[in-house]
Amino acid sequence: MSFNSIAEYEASRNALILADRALRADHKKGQLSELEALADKVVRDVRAAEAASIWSQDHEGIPHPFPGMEFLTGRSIIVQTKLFEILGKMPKGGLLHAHLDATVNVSFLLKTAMRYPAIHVRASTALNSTTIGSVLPQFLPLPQELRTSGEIALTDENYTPNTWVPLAKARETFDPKLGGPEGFDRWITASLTINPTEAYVTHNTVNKIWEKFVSTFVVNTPLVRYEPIHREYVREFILSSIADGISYVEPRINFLQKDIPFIAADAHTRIDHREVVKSFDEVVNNVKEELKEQGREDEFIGAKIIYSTIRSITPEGLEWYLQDCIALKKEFPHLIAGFDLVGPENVLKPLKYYIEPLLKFREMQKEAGVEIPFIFHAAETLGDGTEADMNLYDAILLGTKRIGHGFALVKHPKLIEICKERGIAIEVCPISNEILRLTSSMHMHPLPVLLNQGVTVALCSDDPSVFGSMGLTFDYFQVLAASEVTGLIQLGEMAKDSIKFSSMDPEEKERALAAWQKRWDIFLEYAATEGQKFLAQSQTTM
Ligand SMILES: O=c1[nH]cnc2c1ncn2[C@@H]1O[C@H](CO)[C@@H](O)[C@H]1O
Repeated sequence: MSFNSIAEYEASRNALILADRALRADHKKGQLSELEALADKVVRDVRAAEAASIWSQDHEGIPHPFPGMEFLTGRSIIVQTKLFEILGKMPKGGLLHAHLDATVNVSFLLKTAMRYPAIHVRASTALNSTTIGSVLPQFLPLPQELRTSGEIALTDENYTPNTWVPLAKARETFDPKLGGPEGFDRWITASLTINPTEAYVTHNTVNKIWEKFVSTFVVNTPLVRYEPIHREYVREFILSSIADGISYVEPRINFLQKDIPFIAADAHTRIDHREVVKSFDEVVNNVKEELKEQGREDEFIGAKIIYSTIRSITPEGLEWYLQDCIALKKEFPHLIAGFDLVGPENVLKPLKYYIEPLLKFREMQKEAGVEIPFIFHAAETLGDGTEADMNLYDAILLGTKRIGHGFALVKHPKLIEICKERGIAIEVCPISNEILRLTSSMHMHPLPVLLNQGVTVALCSDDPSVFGSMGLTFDYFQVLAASEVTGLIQLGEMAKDSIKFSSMDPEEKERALAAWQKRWDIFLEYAATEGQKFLAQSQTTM
């Protein structure tokens, strides 16, 4: 290639950039309206201004911050930014990948649990400054006859290991030397969340951090599976999602009747899956009604459930769950959206292990006259050719409707092609992937590769209660933070795709999209005005 002048070179350069950018989803959208263009530009300017201000200073305990850095370290800076405030108001469409039992912040769960006298807590040894860092709380709802008065505190040296103490009492009597009731809260919170030292120092590999991650579920399960708490939990999940601009949720519920059942208010009777789904339905309908009374029905279109169980069961065991899923679909056709297998892919069984029952599932559905798509987790891994990576082939052959994570998908050109052809959207969970050590920062996350290759992406939060990333604002923030090119318009396209690729039926989708568009236009006005105000102020203070 030769150029006769700098001007000619510049022209070719601009043309090449345009041709490349034209393949991105936000450019494919076509000509932007005046308002879209303005809001997009203002948000870019806010991002640039904050990259040069708040992100370029050292913060206490965070010596070298940068936008898109490790979430758990950068979080305290993120929440101070204007960009975060603006994104908080963005209408986000649907949340298509979240494990229900990890969606509500820990303080809500603890406060709620405190109101139920059945809930008790114990520890394997008396807590003191040496043991508190490694001993986990164990919760259990106890039936009336087994409840204790809890005279001896968990922190008393005379505490008999593994003796149950009523939750409220355990908090009240927690040794002031360990922080008293607030110290108790910190102990519980630490057991239900991942902290920066764990993620980035002591547990800094995928398999190690998963050990800590799984332990948070072991701790919270007896609370979340206690029916009265579960009901409040589901309601809070929906309300807090709505407050974050999410108008539809499609959580995965981990159904494990055989091993870890739900327990009724009497803390004794087991509750079957049917009751769990029924109660979910009631909560959803109550929220809908309340919003309607307030004239806010456009803010929440509804919720569905992806039936999940864990990839550690046997193929024979799986058949029971497949039958169970079909029975639930027959009774609650509007609620059961799909079927999935969850748990750490690197260590548990691959999809291939279950191929017999999974292939049979189609026939079983036909007989029952229902349709339940697979919506599989696949390739949440750094592997290339490992079982977890190979799950992609099975997920696609089995006709998965979307792919959960698909972190390794970018290594598979043929599979990318298929996902594009068949409209298989990828549920990408950037903060989850970073904390669970698949990437060290947003800059190394494959999300832009997928987006720019034309693969449909729905941005998701996965397990926000464990990560401290409630809602979707944090995830959208991290996406914007790590690019000079990706802007508001791209985020809007992802939000719309989260509606289009959801399991809502066509009329619901239409309603959701129309409601989203209305709110989006209002949001653009807000983003432009608010951003401009901020930029003008930062100019005068500089
Ligand atoms: O990112 C994930 N990938 C796979 N499984 C997960 C992920 N997050 C949570 N779980 C699994 O879901 C169950 C709780 O509902 C837990 O078993 C947990 O291992």
